[in-house]
Amino acid sequence: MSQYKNIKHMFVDKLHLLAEDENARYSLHKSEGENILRLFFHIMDYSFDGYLLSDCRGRVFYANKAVERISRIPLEEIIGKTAKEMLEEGITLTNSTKILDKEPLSITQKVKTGVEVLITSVPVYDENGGVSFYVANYREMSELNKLKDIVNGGIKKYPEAFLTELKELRNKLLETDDIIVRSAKMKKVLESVLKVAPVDVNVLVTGESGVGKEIIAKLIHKYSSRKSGPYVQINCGAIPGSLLESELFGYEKGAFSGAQKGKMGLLEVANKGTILFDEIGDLPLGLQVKILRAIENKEVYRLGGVKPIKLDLRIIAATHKELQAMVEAETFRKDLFYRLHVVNLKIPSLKERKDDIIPLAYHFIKTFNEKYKTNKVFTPEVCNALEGYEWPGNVRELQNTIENMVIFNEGPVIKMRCLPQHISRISHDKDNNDLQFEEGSDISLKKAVETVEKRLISSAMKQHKTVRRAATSLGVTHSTVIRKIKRYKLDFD
Ligand SMILES: Nc1ncnc2c1ncn2[C@@H]1O[C@H](COP(=O)(O)OP(=O)(O)OP(=O)(O)O)[C@@H](O)[C@H]1O
Repeated sequence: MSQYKNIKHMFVDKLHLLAEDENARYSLHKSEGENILRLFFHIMDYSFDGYLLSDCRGRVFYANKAVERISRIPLEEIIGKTAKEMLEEGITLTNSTKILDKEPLSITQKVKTGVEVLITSVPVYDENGGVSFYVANYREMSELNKLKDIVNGGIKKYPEAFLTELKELRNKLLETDDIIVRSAKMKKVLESVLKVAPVDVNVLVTGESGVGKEIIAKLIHKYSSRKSGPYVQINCGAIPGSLLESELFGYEKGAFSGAQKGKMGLLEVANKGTILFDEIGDLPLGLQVKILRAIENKEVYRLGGVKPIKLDLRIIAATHKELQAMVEAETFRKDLFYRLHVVNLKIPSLKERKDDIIPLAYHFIKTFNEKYKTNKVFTPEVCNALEGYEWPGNVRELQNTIENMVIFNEGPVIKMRCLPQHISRISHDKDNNDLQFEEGSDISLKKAVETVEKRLISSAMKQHKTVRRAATSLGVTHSTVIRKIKRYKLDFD
């Protein structure tokens, strides 16, 4: 017992000591009692849950590795900062200063990578009853919800081993940088992809333009038994019908004037692998028959050829069109439709999975920062605007918007003025619409006051350009305007 007391005292002393040191995590070895602390931090890095220790003013001086895994934010960005500073720098998107309370408290918090975490903070008192430091534990909300599902038997219908394998695969996928999946809807799609990939059936991938159909088709191939075979992709809408036929089926020498040599068709190239027919809805009717025949007979003839070539193919077709409606209108062959439609994966539009917007935005800004050797960041207001927009062009539009902002934004911080007007206008209109209070509506007085304040300050700043003149026109002090600009995260040039 007395030994435990000693360790505890030493630890508390050490914490005070370390709290003064910016590089606390890395300077442990220098001090006395280092073995115990080293062991302690070593153990903490094995913890599945995240732990954060902060001093009595809320400045984080230790975080274990799980915090980085859960938040996807490097520890260097967290350690040494207070909750307020993290909010101001856009590392966190919601205020968490209230966890610096005298009582244990749990809050949920959204961070810049789009992850939502549950933080439970407990104050540790000194001998005089003052708060000495805070211990907070840190868990991802979606993980907690998953645990709840398991406890409630929500996913009992699959055998345990299968579930584990699926989870491992999904984690493996999520670890790779090229596909971002955070929303519940996309996680479901991903689970279907992983279930269908190893089963050698044809798949129809549908969804609006730019939702990521191509990326899903590639995943199916990657997780199929054909993964070491070829993956070939053809855009049926981009090539005129006559050319498309020779591209697909190939031709023999002399098949037409100019064919001095024979050429393999893409169906042949894809043999023993996977072929993606992108924009299958644009395939001319004449070619639909020929492809159907190739699928049914598992063989093709090159143009001008007489010798059948054996084919072993998995076909994935993708379209943003309503193929069923095209079948009814007789512009798409029913028999081909049923051949392709063995399994249908529907990819939801981005506006139906808003939880993916911020993680995708961070993924793209990282990619383009690397590509253009820049180091740009979004303000929290820009993140809100991106999240509030409907993205009719889906992920592709988001990707292009961010690439443009990285290229054209001057300075390292991407502010509202850099957003295309049609996106920033939505966020502005949304603020204004919040002002249309209807009788009996549930808007709180606090929210109403905030909305009016934001609008008045924004318009005064736009009109008068300087804080001092805006403050005079609003009849408040200069510092009141500065405080509110900071609180509402308004940005002005
Ligand atoms: N979940 C995602 N994570 C990362 N990047 C994505 C994701 N979904 C789509 N993208 C990117 O967005 C762009 C558009 O995706 P993709 O080409 O797969 O869409 P599509 O639905 O096939 O579009 P279209 O119907 O126009 O052919 C690509 O650059 C792709 O890499």
